Amino acid sequence: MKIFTSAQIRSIENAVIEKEGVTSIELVERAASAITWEIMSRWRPSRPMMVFAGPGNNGADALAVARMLADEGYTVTVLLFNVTDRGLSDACRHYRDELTNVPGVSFTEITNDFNPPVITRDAIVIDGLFGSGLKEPLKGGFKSLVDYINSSNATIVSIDMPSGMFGEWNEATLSRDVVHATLTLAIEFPRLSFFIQDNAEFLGEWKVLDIKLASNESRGEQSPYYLLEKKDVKRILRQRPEFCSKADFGSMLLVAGCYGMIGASQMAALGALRSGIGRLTVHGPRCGFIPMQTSVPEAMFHADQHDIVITDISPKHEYDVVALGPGIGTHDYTVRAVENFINMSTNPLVIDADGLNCIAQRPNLLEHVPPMSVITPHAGEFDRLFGPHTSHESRLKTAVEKSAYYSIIILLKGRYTSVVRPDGKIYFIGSGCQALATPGSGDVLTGIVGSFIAQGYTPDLAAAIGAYIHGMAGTLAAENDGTFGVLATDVARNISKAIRDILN
Ligand SMILES: NC(=O)C1=CN([C@@H]2O[C@H](COP(=O)(O)OP(=O)(O)OC[C@H]3O[C@@H](n4cnc5c(N)ncnc54)[C@H](O)[C@@H]3O)[C@@H](O)[C@H]2O)[C@H](O)CC1
Ligand SMILES: [K+]
Repeated sequence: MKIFTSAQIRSIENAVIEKEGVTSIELVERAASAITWEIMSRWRPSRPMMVFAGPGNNGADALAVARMLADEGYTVTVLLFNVTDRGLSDACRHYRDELTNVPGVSFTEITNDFNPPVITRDAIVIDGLFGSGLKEPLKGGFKSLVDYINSSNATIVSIDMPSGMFGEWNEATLSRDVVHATLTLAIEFPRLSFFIQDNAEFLGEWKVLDIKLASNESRGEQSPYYLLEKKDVKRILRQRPEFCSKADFGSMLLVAGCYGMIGASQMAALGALRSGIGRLTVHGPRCGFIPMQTSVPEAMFHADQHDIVITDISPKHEYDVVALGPGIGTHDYTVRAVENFINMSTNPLVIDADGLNCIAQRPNLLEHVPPMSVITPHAGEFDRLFGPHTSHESRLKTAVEKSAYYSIIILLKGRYTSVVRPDGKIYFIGSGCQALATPGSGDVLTGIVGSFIAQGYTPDLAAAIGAYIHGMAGTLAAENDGTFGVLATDVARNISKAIRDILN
């Protein structure tokens, strides 16, 4: 699903109004019905509804919702803030005029000062102050109003977006003058800001409501941001042909493990094997030989000359891909081996975990990472490589910049994993759940991404579908075991099931 900016959404909306002859009132009516339906499915008419409406079409949505809820027997208090010089939008004025005579609605239009009403704990606050038309961070009376709403203990439902939040970048709003919603009901499209962890506290639970706005209008519109869904992965994944052999599914060298972290080699190897790699060789220190050959007998093992750390990475054969990093540690010998190996590599690599920590000790080394390699940092590894960040938003912006500068793919792990391409495109992946926050989970992902590159997928798609399948495998594991205590090996075990579900 494409993720559009607020400006693009406005132009899609205008195109629908012009080309399809739909009026803006009709669009508000559609949005309000979907919102009302969602509210009615969650809360009974005994809950008092308190509607805060702004001067634009977000306010119009809120006023229309107020009327619909009153029709359904809810008790509704409405406060319309008509305090700016620009007055009300046409739709907002239309719904204001309509509301003044509706039984069951207590309506007040504020044009000047006002005494804030008591918001009781059982109230449902409907936040329709501002949506995609917000121009600058809130200040003055609106800022105080938002603070007042946030200080109540009521349930807060934000229409389209929490008021005060922007659809894209919110660094300037980190002062938090934004409604903290319990539930955000987005109209037709999710926004970029929904996928950035800093904003989770504003959004609460969020849901996109389909108002059949724009299937035609949005199809042609380009966007650098994309939410990867199951149907996309199904389209990208190739079924295995009936006549096939392991030679058709690529070869991978996994450089992983050191004394005390051979488990990382096991997790990554399982990730690669469960996602269909044709041939897997693991290179690790000699101490890994027995554990690897007994716990993952499907993989070959190539022993380093050193007993406990990797000191030399010189592949003895051609591999379709080399994945490097899980559990290798950052011993001087290993840092030097990683440096030598990267300097002589020309094909895309997958680099994770301690592979990245080794690079962080030789910052110039990033210049020599082959183009289209995939690096898979979590926030800590990312900051070790590129410097400290104080927000997830700034980290994502740096990822876009560094991906372009080094011509590499950056898979930044999180609730919504972001796969950033050098051309600025970002795939967001939300298939995972809390169960994936477990040791070894990232190693499994490295194995999956490497395996898909070896199987012939381009590195950007291998990273994107790899992250999706990894997330889904974690979610499937959690269906059996809950979100506490799923093991990375459980995630690996569910990879084949996730792929089967996607292909069916
Ligand atoms: N996407 C759709 O197809 C539909 C969206 N709908 C709803 O419409 C709003 C967007 O409406 P719009 O009128 O463009 O903007 P807002 O209501 O968010 O606000 C505009 C209003 O506010 C003033 N303003 C802007 N910033 C500030 C500020 N910092 N302080 C004070 N005042 C400010 C501005 O000048 C305008 O007067 C969208 O979110 C949906 O809720 C419809 O439902 C139709 C379909
Ligand atoms: K809102």
